[in-house]
Amino acid sequence: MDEAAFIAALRTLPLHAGARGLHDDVAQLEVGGETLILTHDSMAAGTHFRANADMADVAWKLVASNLSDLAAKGAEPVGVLLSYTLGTDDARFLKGLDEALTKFAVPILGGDTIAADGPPTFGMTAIGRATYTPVPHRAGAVVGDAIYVTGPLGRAMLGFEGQPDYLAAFNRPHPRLAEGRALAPFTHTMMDISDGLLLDCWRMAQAHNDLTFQLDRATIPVADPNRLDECIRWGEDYELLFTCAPTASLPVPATRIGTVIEAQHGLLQLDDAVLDSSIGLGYQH
Ligand SMILES: Nc1ncnc2c1ncn2[C@@H]1O[C@H](COP(=O)(O)OP(=O)(O)OP(=O)(O)O)[C@@H](O)[C@H]1O
Ligand SMILES: Cc1ncc(C[n+]2csc(CCOP(=O)(O)O)c2C)c(N)n1
Ligand SMILES: [Mg+2]
Repeated sequence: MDEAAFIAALRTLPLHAGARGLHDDVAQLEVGGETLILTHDSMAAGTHFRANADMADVAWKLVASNLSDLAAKGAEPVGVLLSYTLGTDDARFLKGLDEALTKFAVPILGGDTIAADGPPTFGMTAIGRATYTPVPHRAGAVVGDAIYVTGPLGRAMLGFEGQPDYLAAFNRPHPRLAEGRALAPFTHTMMDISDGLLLDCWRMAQAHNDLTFQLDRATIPVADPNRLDECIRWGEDYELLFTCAPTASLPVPATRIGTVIEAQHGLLQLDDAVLDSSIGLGYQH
């Protein structure tokens, strides 16, 4: 089974109404007049970081990737729970964890610590508080919406390859918390881009009925225009992808990359090319 098949199978099991059908970045829970936002992400050696990676960077990215899902819903972080496997460089992990928690002003709520054989896997649950309701969804776009992205794509890929200017983009990404919060009232849909623009935009389109997301290739901001196809597929840039009314006056910088139109041949179009399968659009486990 691959990731998509497993999540599809989970959707047939008992789901909480706040799980949004497992078609979103987060779950939403109404408690005592507050709207809590919950998300969980994991990182495994060999898959998400190299075996010789600085564990401080790994800890930072574990925090950042979780907070990015909160950012995509305009939520402010409340706290995190950490699942930790002992034995790599625990002191460096703690250092990077401290730096990220301090930088993004989020405290630890708890977690669990184990020892295990084999490559380590780390997990984190982040809990946030919605700053704006209705909480931005992956569905909600209407015909005529403009499609936007908050920043250039491909920076993490170049950093992974070792390009000095982009090392920090890969090792120490910054979740767009302030941007997500500012944008939430303006958006019809919003998500973060963790698995590549094309795949995540395809997923956003899939959350709708009878709409095509049409992207204009020449307008997509990328770190290396000579490698645009890779930059829009690689992932880990943690920029925000959103749609809003084309007339909206946005509170933060973002680049318009397309338009939502009535369903044509497929869910996603890149110029005239119909991308109607998620295969090859981005990173899938
Ligand atoms: N093992 C699992 N158990 C329960 N729900 C899951 C599991 N794996 C994924 N999901 C749910 O499936 C949906 C899509 O998950 P996905 O991991 O694609 O979102 P994401 O966290 O935004 O992306 P990424 O993992 O790339 O950061 C979410 O609602 C998520 O909670
Ligand atoms: C050693 C190593 N090899 C490859 C990659 C690239 N990579 C791994 S997972 C992922 C998408 C996000 O994952 P998820 O959907 O699980 O959040 C990407 C782009 C990496 N980071 N490290
Ligand atoms: Mg996400």
